[in-house]
Amino acid sequence: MTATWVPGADATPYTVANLPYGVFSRPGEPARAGVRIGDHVLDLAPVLHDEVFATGSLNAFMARGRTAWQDTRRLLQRLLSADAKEAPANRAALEPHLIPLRQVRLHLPVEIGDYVDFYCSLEHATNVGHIFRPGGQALMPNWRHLPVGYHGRSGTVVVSGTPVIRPRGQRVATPDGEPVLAPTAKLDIEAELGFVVGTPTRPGESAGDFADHVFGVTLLNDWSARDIQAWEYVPLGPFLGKSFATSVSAWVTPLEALEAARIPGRAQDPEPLAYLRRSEPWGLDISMEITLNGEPVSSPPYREMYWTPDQMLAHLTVNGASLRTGDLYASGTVSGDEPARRGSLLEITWNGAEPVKLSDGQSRSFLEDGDTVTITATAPGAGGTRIALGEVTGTILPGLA
Ligand SMILES: O=C(O)/C=C/C(=O)CC(=O)CC(=O)O
Ligand SMILES: [Ca+2]
Ligand SMILES: [Mg+2]
Repeated sequence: MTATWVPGADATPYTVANLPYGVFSRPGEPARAGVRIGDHVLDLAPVLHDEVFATGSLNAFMARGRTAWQDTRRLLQRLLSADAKEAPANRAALEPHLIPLRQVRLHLPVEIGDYVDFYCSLEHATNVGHIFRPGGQALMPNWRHLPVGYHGRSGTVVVSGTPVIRPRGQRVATPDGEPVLAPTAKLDIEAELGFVVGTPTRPGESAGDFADHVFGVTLLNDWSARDIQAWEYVPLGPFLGKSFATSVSAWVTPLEALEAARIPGRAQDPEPLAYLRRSEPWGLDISMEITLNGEPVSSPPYREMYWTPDQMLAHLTVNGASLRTGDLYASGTVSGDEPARRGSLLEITWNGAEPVKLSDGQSRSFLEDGDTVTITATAPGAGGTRIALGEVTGTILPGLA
């Protein structure tokens, strides 16, 4: 792997093999795009002499398409390399634009267009089916034929670190089955990956190559109020139980940084329709980690997802619906086959029956006010390295009574 001249960076999972994009500002200055290298952010507009990076979101850059993404990444890798013979000159030119992360505020990196959430984990869908529809069929007959999804609320997608206000809504709390309006008593998380669309499509055109359209990956927490969700979701699916907040990481990892993480998707039976058949390996060997108030509670394995992100994109556009730059689609909760690998408290605690024990003697079935949940992830990077995908974190605040 190419070493970098940026102090300390090669000892972090943010080497030149990674280079995620984000949007940052220093106090009193406008928000602009940067790449993370070690514990610094490189201010791109002055370094690349390109105002596309000074617009306050990544959208205009993402709209340029894959060749521009590749060219920019290669150029940045060269400029940051310690091995290039121009390294001393590059260092002198770039160092004034290298800002310690502790001096910056990180913003929502993308102006989100539409937000779609899928349901791609076989284990998650099976668990939720058992919990929400006891005695019924866990997996609906469509599940193995298409990646099930719904349109979420893009206006409430927030950047990591934004507090999450406990939602209230209709929920059934009494044995008589009558609803009340009350704060959720079952506030939960869903550990997911989000895929950010760069290149749009026209109406009536289905998306071609996944890597031509998807710019990169975020970590995503689809906060969920299980009591509101369980009462409202029939028959149209998730609504107010999920629309109050969805958090994403401040860093978008470009697809190219995940080249070494690509694996064949899981075997699919039955074979799906032709438009969903996979021609390239787009399973991703990404290991996720969930902490609750700093304590590890689960390690969801993205590699075990049933539907892959190229299949999600193919399905999203098969009806001719167009894509816009900034559209975000999420994988659905990432759950493995045992409690310590599940991506939601609903599953980890089996709807509260088996609370999580914390080291201070407390336990949790669902989230309490003041709780902080953080999701991180790592993946194989180029040259045998490991790269990190930032973090998505949020603390629960009390809400409307
Ligand atoms: O009704 C159900 O089976 C469950 C629906 C969801 O929880 C939707 C969702 O957010 C999907 C996911 O994250 O996998
Ligand atoms: Ca979800
Ligand atoms: Mg949500």
